[in-house]
Amino acid sequence: MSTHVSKRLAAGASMPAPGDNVLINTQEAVHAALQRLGYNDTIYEVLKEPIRVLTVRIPIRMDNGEVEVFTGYRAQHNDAIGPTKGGIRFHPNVTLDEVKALSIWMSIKCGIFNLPYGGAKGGIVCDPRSMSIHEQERLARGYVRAVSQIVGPAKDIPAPDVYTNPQIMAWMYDEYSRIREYDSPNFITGKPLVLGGSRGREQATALGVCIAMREAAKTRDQHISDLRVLIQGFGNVGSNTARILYEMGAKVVGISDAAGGLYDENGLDIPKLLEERDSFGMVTPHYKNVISNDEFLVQPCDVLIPAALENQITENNAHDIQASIIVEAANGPTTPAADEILKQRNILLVPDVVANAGGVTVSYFEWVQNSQGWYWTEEEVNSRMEQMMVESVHNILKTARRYQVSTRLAAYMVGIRPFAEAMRWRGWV
Ligand SMILES: NC(=O)C1=CN([C@@H]2O[C@H](COP(=O)(O)OP(=O)(O)OC[C@H]3O[C@@H](n4cnc5c(N)ncnc54)[C@H](O)[C@@H]3O)[C@@H](O)[C@H]2O)C=CC1
Ligand SMILES: O=C(O)CCC(=O)C(=O)O
Repeated sequence: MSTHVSKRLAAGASMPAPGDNVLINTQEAVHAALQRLGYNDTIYEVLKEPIRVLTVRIPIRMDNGEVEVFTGYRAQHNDAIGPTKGGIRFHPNVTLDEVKALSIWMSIKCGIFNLPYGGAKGGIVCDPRSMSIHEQERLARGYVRAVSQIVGPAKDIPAPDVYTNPQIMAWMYDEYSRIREYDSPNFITGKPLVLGGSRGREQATALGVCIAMREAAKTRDQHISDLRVLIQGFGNVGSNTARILYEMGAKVVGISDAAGGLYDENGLDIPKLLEERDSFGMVTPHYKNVISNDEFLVQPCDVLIPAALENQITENNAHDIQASIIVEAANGPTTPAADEILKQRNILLVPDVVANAGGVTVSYFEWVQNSQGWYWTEEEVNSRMEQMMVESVHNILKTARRYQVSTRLAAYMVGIRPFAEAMRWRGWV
């Protein structure tokens, strides 16, 4: 067992509880969607797992001179439509099943938004919060060297996810360009602006979440400025969502991070919290009146926006959630058992594969801009993304009504269909 794994077990990392395995849950959702659309089980056989998964072991010399060996993954779900695309996560609890599920969710998002990609995802089992900047750089570069044969601008295009950021994208871009011996900005998205990043990418996921929330609220005759919002997670997505909603006039009554949450029924001082937040999305250590994450999720509000990790809304808290609208900014925050409860309670759910797809949509714009060497204004980026988000949210709500299914199943139906059709045209199934 590597030093790294033993540290992780010592830190109390746990196995998923039965029913919380995100891969099994995702496979069931894909199966249900394909069945509802009338596709046969051969198509499911192909789509239930990624077509390609690479597990890598990355030896890194740490600052103390010792070598630590990290495990990383890259899962590519399906490339019938085009190259695959999706973020890279640095987190101590990354598992292969999680990365596979995340790659399937990426496909569904690309299908809903008509992006010319299939889904992919990468992850490294590590805790960047306890690594120096130099160790993070060596790990980022080591990962690119390890997966370089299966990634590339026309194969698989990575991007940021939990605990990765434009700096890590920049090192990865640099490493890939050195390996290929030509400059390859379209290998990776979410880069700093000066290295070919797109205007608007940093806040794109959050802006998309806010647009999705606005559109969902409209269907219940509510306006953003009437709504009290609770946001779990204060990283890239959570903090930008809080900022944009605050600027749009919503009352952000709660925010949380990995250490707990802050709640104020009169609304929090979001600009102050944004100033205090660190690069890993932590802000609550500055405060004394911190509530636990379990208490946080059931505080009074109109809209709940989970923007942290998977399996946060479960059968244990779904009955007590007070929101009437949930907009899933995180990937996979709700378990299937909780989904059922939310549906029975008539809570309007905007699923992750729609709500957080503003990020990959603007990543697509970044890849297009890099390929053309022609850069767009922020207004162009935002308005194109907004149009696609508005259409996608209403398409999912309309599909749910038409087929009398949950919004989650409707989203899977819309998102998986292009893959089934592309595979048929190619003669794979
Ligand atoms: N960054 C992006 O463009 C996209 C991100 N997402 C998803 O959004 C979610 C958040 O991602 P980012 O904001 O990029 O990550 P990040 O690394 O910037 O921030 C993560 C935040 O979650 C908090 N957190 C961690 N564990 C927590 C826990 N147990 N309870 C409450 N908070 C906790 C952290 O303290 C931090 O505030 C993830 O599910 C990610 O997959 C989805 C689409 C695109
Ligand atoms: O920007 C991208 O390409 C992917 C973002 C991502 O990882 C996600 O949507 O979960």
